[in-house]
Amino acid sequence: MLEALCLTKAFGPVHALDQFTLVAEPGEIVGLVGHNGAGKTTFANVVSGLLRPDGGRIRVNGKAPRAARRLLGLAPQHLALYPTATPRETLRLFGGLYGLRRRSLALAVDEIAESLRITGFLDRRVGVLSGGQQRRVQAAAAMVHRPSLLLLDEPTAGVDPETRQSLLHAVRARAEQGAAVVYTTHYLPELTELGASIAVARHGRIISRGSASELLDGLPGEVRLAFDDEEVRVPTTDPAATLARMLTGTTKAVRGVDLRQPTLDDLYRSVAHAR
Ligand SMILES: Nc1ncnc2c1ncn2[C@@H]1O[C@H](COP(=O)(O)OP(=O)(O)OP(=O)(O)O)[C@@H](O)[C@H]1O
Repeated sequence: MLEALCLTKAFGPVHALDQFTLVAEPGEIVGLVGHNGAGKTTFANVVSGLLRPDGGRIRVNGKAPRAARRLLGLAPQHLALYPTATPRETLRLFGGLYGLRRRSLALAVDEIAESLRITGFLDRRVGVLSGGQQRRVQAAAAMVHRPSLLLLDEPTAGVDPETRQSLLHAVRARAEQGAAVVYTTHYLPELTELGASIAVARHGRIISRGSASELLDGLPGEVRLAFDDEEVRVPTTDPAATLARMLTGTTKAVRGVDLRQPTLDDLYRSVAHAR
C-alpha cells in the first residue's frame, strides 16, 4: 500500500510537487494522468527514494521510502538498461539486488519473462533489441521481485499494440496478486482496460480522483465522417449511436469514418468544469 501525503518539492522557482497527495491500496491500479510538467515523474522519483521531498510524508506498507526499497519496483520513463547485458542477465541482476536467490530467482525470471513475452529473446543482447522489446525488459526488471508497490512511468510510450497488450496483461496480473500499482500514461483508454482508478495531476497536485467510470464515462469524443465534398465532425458521448444516426440520414458516399476517443484534454475540461 502507498500513502503519499501533502508532498512538496521545488526546483528553484518551480513547484514540481505542491501538496501532492495520493493513496493506492493493495490490488489497486491507479492511473496517474496529467500534462507534461504536472509532476508525475517527480512524484515517482520521490516515492522511490531517488529524490528527497521538501515536505510531506510517504509510507509504503507503513515504511519510509529508504526502508521500503525492497517492496518497490520502478520502471522509469526513459529506458535505463545495460546494452551489453542480455534480458536474462538483467532480470537476474535486478532480482538478485532485491534479495532473490537460486531457485526462487530462476523461477521469478521465467515467470516474468513468460508474462511479458520476453522468452524468445532472453539471451540476446539488450542493445540489439527493438524499442518495444527493451520497454518490456525494463518493465520486467521492475516486476521480477514481485514488489508490493509498482511505479510505472509511461511504460507503453511508443510501443506497438502487441507490446502494449503484454504490458497491460502483466500489470493486471501483478495487481491481482496484491500489488498497489501507480501507472502513468497519456492514453486514457488504457486505464479502462486496466480497470484502474484515476488520479488527475496538474501543477504539482492531484485535482481529481475517482473511478474510471466516474471520470471517463460521458466524456465527449468525436465522430468524423468524410464525404467527397465535405467532412462532418460531431462531438458525442455515444459514438456508435451518433455514427448510426449520421449514416441513416445521408445518401452521399462515405469516404472515411473516424471515432475519436476522449483525450486528456477532454478530461481536464470536464474536471475544471466540475470544480
Ligand atoms: N531536476 C530538475 N531540475 C529542475 N526542474 C525540474 C527537475 N525535475 C523536474 N523539474 C520540473 O518540475 C516540473 C515537473 O516535472 P515532471 O518531470 O515531474 O513532470 P511530468 O508530469 O512527469 O511531465 P512529463 O509528462 O513530461 O513526463 C516541470 O516543470 C519540470 O521542468
